[in-house]
Amino acid sequence: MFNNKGTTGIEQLGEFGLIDHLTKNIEIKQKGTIKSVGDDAAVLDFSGKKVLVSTDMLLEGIHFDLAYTPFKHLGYKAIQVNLSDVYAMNGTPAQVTVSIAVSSKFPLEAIEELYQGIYLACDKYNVDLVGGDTSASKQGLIISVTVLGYADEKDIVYRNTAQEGDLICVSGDLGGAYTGLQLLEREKLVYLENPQIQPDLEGKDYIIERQLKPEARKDIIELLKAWEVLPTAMIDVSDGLASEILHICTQSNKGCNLYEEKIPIDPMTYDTARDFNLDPTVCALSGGEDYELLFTIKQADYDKIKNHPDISIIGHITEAAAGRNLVTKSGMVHELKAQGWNAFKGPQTNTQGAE
Ligand SMILES: Nc1ncnc2c1ncn2[C@@H]1O[C@H](COP(=O)(O)OP(=O)(O)O)[C@@H](O)[C@H]1O
Ligand SMILES: Cc1ncc(C[n+]2csc(CCOP(=O)(O)OP(=O)(O)O)c2C)c(N)n1
Ligand SMILES: [Mg+2]
Repeated sequence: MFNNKGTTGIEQLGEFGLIDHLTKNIEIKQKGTIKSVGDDAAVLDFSGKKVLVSTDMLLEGIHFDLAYTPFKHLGYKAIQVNLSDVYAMNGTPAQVTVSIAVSSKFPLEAIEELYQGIYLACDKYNVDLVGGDTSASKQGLIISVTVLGYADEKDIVYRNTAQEGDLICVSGDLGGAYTGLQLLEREKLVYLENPQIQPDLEGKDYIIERQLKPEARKDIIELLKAWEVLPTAMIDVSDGLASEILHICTQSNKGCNLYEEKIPIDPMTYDTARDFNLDPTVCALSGGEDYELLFTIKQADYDKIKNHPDISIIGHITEAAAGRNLVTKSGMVHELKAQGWNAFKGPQTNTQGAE
């Protein structure tokens, strides 16, 4: 599996030395970043815009497994999952804070790689790292990121504003991160049984990347803006399509019809799910970690988005009394259940679908 090896002990640097080592090369990108790392608080200027704040943490053993997660990917992902929340509000992320709790068993080189991933994501998405906190951990590694972003008030898209008749759209494809995780978990077990055997992930790059290196959909937000389509409601897909559409319906007090045949699933996801005896639709509905955008639009905007290969129209919003339904490929109607990924439940529960 992957090596996260190195030789330099963190204790040689100490807390302040480590912080300095990790942050000394920061170059500010945002004009709204007045004071970055180094004082009691960062100072930010949003010049009359509304400020968006969101936070998500990643815990070793719950959100990631270091047996198959390179530190650089982990840092990159920790930033992406946070940026995704700002895009889901139709905003622009501008700054992040990153807090880490690290066991002193980790070599400095591992933390450097983690920060390489963090800085790579920050550079690519034009975001400043402006602060954080560093602690020792006696348990596993914890990474907590807070993102700050901005938007004009008129552009902000909430979860609770979907209207009857709106079309339900999703970007990209779903279920890939989950099937990628199944592959990584399988290869980990093989490796543990026989460390001589090399992981067999040949030809599975796409879904492995979906799990280890997700990309927040900044491009979709830019497209919608260019086409002058303001979604009526939006959420990012972190816990699975079923859970997210139910959030929109519940908060908007509406129902929905989702069509199984319209749910975008990459062929590699489909085949891998089948290899694992999993229903590909269930992977899309309940797998999670796709970090795609799920949004509703007015029917009048249909012509503007209908030909885009990376946006699928998968259903429509109904009145609340009509219920929240999945129409299967065979035309059966099932009630959608909130079977999204849940950190408090075991893996068994997480593989159940809408049926
Ligand atoms: N421990 C907490 N204390 C206060 N608010 C929380 C806490 N955990 C989650 N929230 C809030 O609950 C809402 C839903 O959280 P979550 O399901 O994690 O959203 P997301 O999937 O966008 O990360 C968000 O507004 C979040 O800020
Ligand atoms: C070791 C390991 N276990 C489980 C998963 C699956 N997993 C981790 S986070 C997640 C969903 C999103 O996590 P959450 O903390 O609920 O994010 P939020 O909804 O708050 O954005 C899933 C499906 C994983 N990637 N790695
Ligand atoms: Mg969260």
